[in-house]
Amino acid sequence: MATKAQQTIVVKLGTSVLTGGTKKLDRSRIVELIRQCAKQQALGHRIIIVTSGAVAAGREYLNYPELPKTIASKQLLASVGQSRLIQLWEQLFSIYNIHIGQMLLTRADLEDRERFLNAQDALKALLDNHIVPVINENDAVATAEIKVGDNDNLSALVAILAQADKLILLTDQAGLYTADPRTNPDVKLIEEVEEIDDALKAIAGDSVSGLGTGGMATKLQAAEIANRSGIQTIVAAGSRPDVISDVINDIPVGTRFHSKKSILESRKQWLFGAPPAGRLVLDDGAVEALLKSGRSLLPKGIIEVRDNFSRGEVLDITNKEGKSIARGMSRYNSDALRMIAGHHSQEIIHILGYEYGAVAVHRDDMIIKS
Ligand SMILES: Nc1ncnc2c1ncn2[C@@H]1O[C@H](COP(=O)(O)OP(=O)(O)O)[C@@H](O)[C@H]1O
Ligand SMILES: N[C@@H](CCC(=O)OP(=O)(O)O)C(=O)O
Repeated sequence: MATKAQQTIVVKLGTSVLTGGTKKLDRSRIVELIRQCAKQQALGHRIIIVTSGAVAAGREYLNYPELPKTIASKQLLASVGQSRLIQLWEQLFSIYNIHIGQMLLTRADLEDRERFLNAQDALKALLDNHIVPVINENDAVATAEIKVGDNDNLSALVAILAQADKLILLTDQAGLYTADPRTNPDVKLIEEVEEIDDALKAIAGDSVSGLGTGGMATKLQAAEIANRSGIQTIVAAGSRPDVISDVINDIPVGTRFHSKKSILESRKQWLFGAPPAGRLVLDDGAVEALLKSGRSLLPKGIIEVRDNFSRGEVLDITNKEGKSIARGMSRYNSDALRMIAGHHSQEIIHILGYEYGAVAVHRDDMIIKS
């Protein structure tokens, strides 16, 4: 397949990369990775950073010698460290005149459809304005029930949120080996993975450095989640020169986990996988805009809103005669849609007192029935 000219890429940097295996953040490594990101952004790619390192930054700042043992001490270090970490990203990105925007997420933010959409809108707003999102887990508030727990899994969820083309997991190893290279001298790098099966999971061990969380095991989980959504995942060494540009240009690097499904197929499965929560009936103009011009659905073209649903739920979209023509995810809840149906998008703010954008269902969140 030809390399896409403008890609959305999630780059996850593990503590192992950010510290170079030391007790401190390694500024020269971070600035080198930022240089690579800046270069790719200038070429038109959209870069999203998922950064670990808050705990490491807290340890460095407070001169805390021990690895944190209790959840409370980890949260303490993360909360002190996160502000140091984000300051560092801001300072170093400013060398390239690039602004950053911090997003701290938990699992609860990504599992709830409405909060997922809010996070997606924020992410999109940052990217549209050439601001690099710098994301970490909100460790200070994350309890067992709501936390993702490791940034490998978090980065896969962020890749889905961003509808990314690729997820790059940068770590202290060149990729996935046939066994942990720290404890086995005789290992081989696995360059291509077509299927993540139990045999593969058995060779991906935990982190032994004490710095990272989850080791290769969580990187495999991340690849599995991202692959299911049609997103290719690459595990590679953060220290490899020009690693980000090589991944973007499809030059073989580290371990590449191929996705069997295309992004379109996975979206189709999601939209058609469950019964719709409601129905929108459209006028002829809107039907034509969707079917012939490939447009998003504007509230103006909606003549009826059936059932009650929340923002983010999947709806059936029909013509006046009741024939189903598409499925799509609603940007507004049913009450709001009833109020703005038939109105111009500029009126949304006056009618509702707020707005989530001009469209009722975005083209990217819609599949036309064939
Ligand atoms: N099969 C394997 N191939 C490569 N690394 C492995 C494997 N199994 C376990 N690991 C461990 O995973 C570590 C990387 O994960 P981790 O320590 O969590 O780093 P990060 O901070 O980058 O997430 C490696 O240093 C290595 O010890
Ligand atoms: N959120 C934590 C990192 C958790 C984590 O998964 O670490 P890592 O395995 O180094 O990517 C922090 O900022 O310290």
